[in-house]
Amino acid sequence: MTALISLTDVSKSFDRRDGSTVTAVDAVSLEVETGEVLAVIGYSGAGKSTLVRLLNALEKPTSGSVLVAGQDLTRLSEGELRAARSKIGMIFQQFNLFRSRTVAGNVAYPLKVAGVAKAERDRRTAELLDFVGLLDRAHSYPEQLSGGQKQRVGIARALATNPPLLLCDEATSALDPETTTEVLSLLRRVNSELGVTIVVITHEMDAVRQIAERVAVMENGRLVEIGDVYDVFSDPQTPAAQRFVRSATHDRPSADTLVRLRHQHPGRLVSVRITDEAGLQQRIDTAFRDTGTTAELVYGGVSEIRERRTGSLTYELTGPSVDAALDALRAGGIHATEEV
Ligand SMILES: Nc1ncnc2c1ncn2[C@@H]1O[C@H](COP(=O)(O)OP(=O)(O)OP(=O)(O)O)[C@@H](O)[C@H]1O
Repeated sequence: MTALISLTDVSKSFDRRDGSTVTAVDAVSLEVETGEVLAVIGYSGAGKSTLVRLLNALEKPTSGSVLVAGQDLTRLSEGELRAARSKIGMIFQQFNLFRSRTVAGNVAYPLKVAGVAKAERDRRTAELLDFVGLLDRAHSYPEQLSGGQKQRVGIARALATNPPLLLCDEATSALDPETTTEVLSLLRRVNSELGVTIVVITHEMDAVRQIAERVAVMENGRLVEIGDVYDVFSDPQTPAAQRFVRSATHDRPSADTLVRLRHQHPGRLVSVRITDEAGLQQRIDTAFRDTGTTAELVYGGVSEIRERRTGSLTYELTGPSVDAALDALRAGGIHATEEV
């Protein structure tokens, strides 16, 4: 695979009105392979939107280089930039459709700007509307559509000029969970059937889980962790990623929940990481049984990421040899953390 996007040591600072400087993106290096779906996550203010604006050349980096499809966006003239931007599709949280144009008019707009002849425009528009399942709404206006339909129009419009790259900035954040799933499954088709590389900016863990292969975690402008979605979500390495994953997955007790659990359960509280290893539950049970430890399940959650099991179970452990039980778990490669 070759890299469609290559960021090298990219920083972007803004001068604030009070004279201070904020580094919205701080020394980020990142490659996105052709054909992959990468999610960029992080709390509000982490620098995600600025990163996207650097990718479509709406912002120029303070330093570093931004290569998209082999072109260094930082070195292009205004005219060349316009051409480069037409090869990058973009969809937004608020859809950004033209209210005064019909669905077909919205989708055809980028083709019109690109100077495509009317007959070809009509053909391509119909093809795109068919792809997103809205051919029958071609003559409707955006205000007559649901949120999910509007985003499908947004996707059709973003794909009109056949861009190899689609950037999605919080594209499902304004949608309900069911509609989010619909839009994400359409984006998955955009990736798998049309071969479009997708970068998704989101603060929604579920969106990442449903669509991305890799995930990058941003904090304070820095890219603090990047890896396979399963690896990062099931075993985040950095404190920033751990915080984010914990707050989004709810399978480990929060500080408040722990206070309550402790009140109800005087034994030692231990959280065991659940992975998709075969026979895991049996090995956990054996470690408890062999050491005469009583294990009461008091909290937890198990779900799937990319069709692999992941989660955490919190037990109250009592008995004379709880330490031996923990040793036995850990000796078997099972990740067990005492909740303190
Ligand atoms: N044009 C600008 N001028 C000044 N500061 C900016 C500008 N754009 C972004 N910032 C600052 O840069 C930091 C990162 O902002 P950014 O919008 O990229 O974060 P984000 O992760 O996308 O957050 P959100 O999800 O809230 O949009 C913030 O501190 C923000 O205030």
